[in-house]
Amino acid sequence: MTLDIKICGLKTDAAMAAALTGGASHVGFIFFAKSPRYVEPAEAGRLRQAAAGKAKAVAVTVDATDAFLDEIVAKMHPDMLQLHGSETPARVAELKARYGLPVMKAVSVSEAADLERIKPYAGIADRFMFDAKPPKGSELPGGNGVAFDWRVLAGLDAGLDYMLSGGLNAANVGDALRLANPPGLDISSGVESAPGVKDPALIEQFFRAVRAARDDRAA
Ligand SMILES: O=C(O)c1ccccc1N[C@@H]1O[C@H](COP(=O)(O)O)[C@@H](O)[C@H]1O
Repeated sequence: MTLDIKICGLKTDAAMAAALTGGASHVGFIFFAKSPRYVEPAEAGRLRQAAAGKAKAVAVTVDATDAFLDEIVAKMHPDMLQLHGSETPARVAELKARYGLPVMKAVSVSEAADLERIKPYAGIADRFMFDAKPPKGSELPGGNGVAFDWRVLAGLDAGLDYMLSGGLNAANVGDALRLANPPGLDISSGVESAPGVKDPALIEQFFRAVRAARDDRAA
């Protein structure tokens, strides 16, 4: 089975190069002003050029207005939108029609019952992202470096397309793969030396850990 890997919150050429060298299938840019990973749409448009033909460029937004999304799409040219706020199924459908882009809808999870929340998005969202609920007091809906109990994903329909996200790092990704066997992984804080500062060495280490875990499982 192929495993997609999204390195999210890229802001520098060095981090982009490390993500692509490692074999990222997706690279993500954060368009949420309160995030330490925020990047201007035009700068994301410049950075994403390195990924052309190698990885899909994902625009991460949180309940964004049409005007802001218009700017992002015009300047960054994303391959996919990640909606990480409380966008309704109707809003997801509207944005898919407006931009003609696939949409990944983020859903925050702490227990199995939370997975029921994907039902109204069936046939609308192209893919889901299961992320941990933000800790109390956090201003960020994602990118908090906290994990949820990945075992709750084990019972999902085998054909469901999603990315497991939240608190991943080189030390725990093997557990995530073993417990949930997800079709995709998404990581941000776990490859940073400080909030918003990607560390190319940690990115390389993460890919190495993924390969080692997959080799172990294949053996
Ligand atoms: O990363 C952010 O700052 C962010 C801001 C607003 C919405 C989503 C955000 N991040 C998403 O959350 C995942 C998980 O992050 P982490 O690995 O737990 O730090 C990240 O990959 C983004 O998809």
